[in-house]
Amino acid sequence: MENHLWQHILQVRTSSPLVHNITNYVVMNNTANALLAIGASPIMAHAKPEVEDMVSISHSLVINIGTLDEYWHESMMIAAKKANSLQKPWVLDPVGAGATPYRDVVLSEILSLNPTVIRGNASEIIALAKLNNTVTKGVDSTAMSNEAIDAATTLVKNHNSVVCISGETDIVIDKHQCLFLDNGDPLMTKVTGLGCTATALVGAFIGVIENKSEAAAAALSLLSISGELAAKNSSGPGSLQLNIIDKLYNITDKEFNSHLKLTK
Ligand SMILES: Nc1ncnc2c1ncn2[C@@H]1O[C@H](COP(=O)(O)OP(=O)(O)O)[C@@H](O)[C@H]1O
Ligand SMILES: Cc1ncsc1CCOP(=O)(O)O
Ligand SMILES: [Mg+2]
Repeated sequence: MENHLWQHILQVRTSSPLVHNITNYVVMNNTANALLAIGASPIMAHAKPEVEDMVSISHSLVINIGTLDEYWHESMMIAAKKANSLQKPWVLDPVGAGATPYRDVVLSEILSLNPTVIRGNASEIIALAKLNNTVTKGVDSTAMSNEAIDAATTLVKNHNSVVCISGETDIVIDKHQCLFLDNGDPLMTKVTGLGCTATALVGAFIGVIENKSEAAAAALSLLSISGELAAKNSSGPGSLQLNIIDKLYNITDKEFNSHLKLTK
């Protein structure tokens, strides 16, 4: 598995997947830059008359409900249905799940389309599975990743999805196994949109890699190791945001493999 992850990173660099993003206003620029840095090709598009055509020419679709409204909700449904009809992979980022009833109503509709991958922080994954009454604090997590494992397992079973719980430890769960990735840096929580970046990178990897759990693990470990290395040269969140993009772009085989902390 460890050896495969770097191969997957090279695969994304060489095949440059086109990733269609319906994502939030806060992160459009960061996530487009992160996708470019890893060698993928981003396109942000949410107009109803074009989303089906955009899905048709893309390798994968990212749906992120961060700055949701009624129009975007419809665009997301049209795009996800088209992706399913073409058997194209797509990833859901349930930003702020549990924060308002509106988000939950929309999320239950999107979830019914069975995303290939779901990536959220622990509070969002717990809210999504509706396993308890945990209140999500806006877009930030109030729970640890391992507290969301039962919720994630429920989502895996009910939606046939790979589920990623991000946080201090990133966890990737599918029907057969649970992978734990222990990279990253606490300063990453002070940069907005790094969870969304994780989701966008997962979108790129599932577009070209058949094994969706390995694709998700490669994407998350690439971001968390890049964040860990970038933090060493950053004096605060502002420089970290820039340094992460540079490290996503220039990380080497040696840097990746010597820092990877993966357990099953
Ligand atoms: N406490 C932490 N320590 C180290 N890395 C972290 C920590 N919290 C988040 N990260 C890193 O930031 C990435 C974004 O995750 P997270 O902050 O959970 O997403 P979100 O912004 O959606 O809440 C994670 O995949 C992980 O690499
Ligand atoms: C602050 C904020 N508000 C709506 S979307 C968004 C960005 C959330 O990004 P992330 O979940 O990656 O921290
Ligand atoms: Mg998030």
